[in-house]
Amino acid sequence: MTDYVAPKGVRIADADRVRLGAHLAEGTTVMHEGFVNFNAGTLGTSMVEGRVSAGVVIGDGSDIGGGASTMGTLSGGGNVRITIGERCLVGAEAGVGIALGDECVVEAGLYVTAGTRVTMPDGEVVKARELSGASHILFRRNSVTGTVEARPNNAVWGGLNEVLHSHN
Ligand SMILES: CC(C)(COP(=O)(O)OP(=O)(O)OC[C@H]1O[C@@H](n2cnc3c(N)ncnc32)[C@H](O)[C@@H]1OP(=O)(O)O)[C@@H](O)C(=O)NCCC(=O)NCCSC(=O)CCC(=O)O
Repeated sequence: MTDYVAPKGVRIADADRVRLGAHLAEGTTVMHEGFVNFNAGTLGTSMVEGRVSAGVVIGDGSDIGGGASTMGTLSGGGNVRITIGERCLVGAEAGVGIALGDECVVEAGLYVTAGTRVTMPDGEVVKARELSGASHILFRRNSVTGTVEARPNNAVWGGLNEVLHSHN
């Protein structure tokens, strides 16, 4: 994309990682490991250290951690278009196959697919697609039981690193 347009207020560590047809809002940083496909992008200030697949939209204040995946719909049978809300954190090497609402966290290394069976705080087990778009959820894999859990995300993860965004 950067052969044709240099978006204002955006930092891209490796210009080849952003395809023509991506949309990067002012305040976005795309680090070396980050990637943004066409018809995909960001709506506000955000940190992209993972892959933003075709059709995926990242909300203001969200962080896609190193090596994280947002499941796309170009191949492989995925048919749910992923959106990430505002102030979310998708942890390093994590992945999302459902939409996230606002202020959600996905633990580093956890891939939440639409069919992942998730244990709720009251013990009920639901498929992750039923939580698609919901806000204030922490998804984690219980490291003792192996169960994927949805917990209320009360703690704010700290937000974007202001220093990293001061040069956009
Ligand atoms: C899931 C969270 C958010 C949890 O972190 P928190 O700080 O909220 O909680 P915590 O203090 O670690 O833990 C609170 C309590 O829960 C327990 N606990 C935590 N995780 C647990 C798990 N999976 N299973 C069971 N218990 C768990 C703790 O032991 C602790 O218990 P007690 O209360 O009993 O003590 C974190 O682990 C995480 O995955 N963060 C993602 C960070 C990330 O990936 N950022 C992107 C960086 S991108 C980057 O750096 C690039 C790197 C790269 O390129 O690879």
